[in-house]
Amino acid sequence: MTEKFTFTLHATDGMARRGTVSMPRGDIRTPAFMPVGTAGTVKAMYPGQVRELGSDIILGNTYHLMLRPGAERVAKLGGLHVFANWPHPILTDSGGFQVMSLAQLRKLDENGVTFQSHIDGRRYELTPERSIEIQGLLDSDIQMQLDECVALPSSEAEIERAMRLSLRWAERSKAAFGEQPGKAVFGIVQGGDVPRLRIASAEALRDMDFKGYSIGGLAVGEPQHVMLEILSITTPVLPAEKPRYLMGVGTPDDILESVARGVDMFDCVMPTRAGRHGLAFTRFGKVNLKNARHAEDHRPLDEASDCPASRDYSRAYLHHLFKANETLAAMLLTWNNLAYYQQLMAGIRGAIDERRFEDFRLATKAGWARGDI
Ligand SMILES: O=c1[nH]cnc2cc3nc(NCc4cccs4)[nH]c3cc12
Repeated sequence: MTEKFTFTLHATDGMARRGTVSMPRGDIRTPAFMPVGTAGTVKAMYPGQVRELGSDIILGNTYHLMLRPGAERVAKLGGLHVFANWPHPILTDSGGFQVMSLAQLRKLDENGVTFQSHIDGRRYELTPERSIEIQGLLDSDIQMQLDECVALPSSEAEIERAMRLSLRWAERSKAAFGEQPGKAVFGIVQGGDVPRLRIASAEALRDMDFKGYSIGGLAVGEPQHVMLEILSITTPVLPAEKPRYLMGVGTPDDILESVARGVDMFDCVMPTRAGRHGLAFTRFGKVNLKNARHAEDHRPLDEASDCPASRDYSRAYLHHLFKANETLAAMLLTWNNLAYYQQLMAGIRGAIDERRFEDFRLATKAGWARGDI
């Protein structure tokens, strides 16, 4: 076990990287997928299940936890790892992104954001300093700077304003974080879909010497090719010896293509949220289990999978559970989807280790295209 935060690169294959983030609470094998545990739970899953299917780290949302049960209360109860019975690494976001998408009556200025809770209307203020304080009260292992993410499309002037504000907030977040050897604060690259602004943001953050770097401002509705073009411009500017985390991404295809452009860490609500709505991710592509064509299909989702949810239940049964709105429906499909995502990540890591990532990428996409045999 280590008392420090370190990132070790084991292999590269093109721009794809195979590494390990080592922290006191455990190692994170990269490329890594982080299941989203918004309110301190990966919805419909037990923590042990999340771990068993290969997750080294989960994400907690600062916005939700600061509103309910409250950061000070989580601290009083021993921090998020004790509270949620997840003794492994946790990454938290700053809360800023969700204020802008969930809160009411929000106001953003140089100092931070003020807003009203969507739960009970109480007023809150998030500054770079308060966000880091909250993430510390949660005992988060990897913390995010407060930033401003602009929706795309936006004017270049608007994108530049938000990018430069985020750089000033990066300085304040890093100062507030101070020196915490076993933990890390990440800077977040902004700059929208404007290459010169992305490069300026990445260069400025590199010079601030963060332990890791998030790429923000993407997966906000832009076409995949725009996201990939921005990645191709941004990752080469970031220091090779530090981890790169692409926020909010993505589908299995997004992840494959982003690993190919130098990304190490991912988080996305896709596998869990889609699972609750009947959408299964498999090696053969996506399967919508609410569709009547599954009503008498006795096959499981994937008989070759080592995940019980994928192997031991028929599509007919899963279809029935969704039609009956049964609780088990969400549980089984969330389990299948997270298992598939972690199987994909393990496949990616193995392929990079063996310098055959490009073949793996093409074969995986062919499997999805072959469809639901
Ligand atoms: O620039 C960002 N800064 C801080 N958090 C983020 C989270 C993000 N999540 C997505 N996409 C996934 C989504 C989840 C819900 C709505 S979009 N894009 C994101 C961008 C940012």
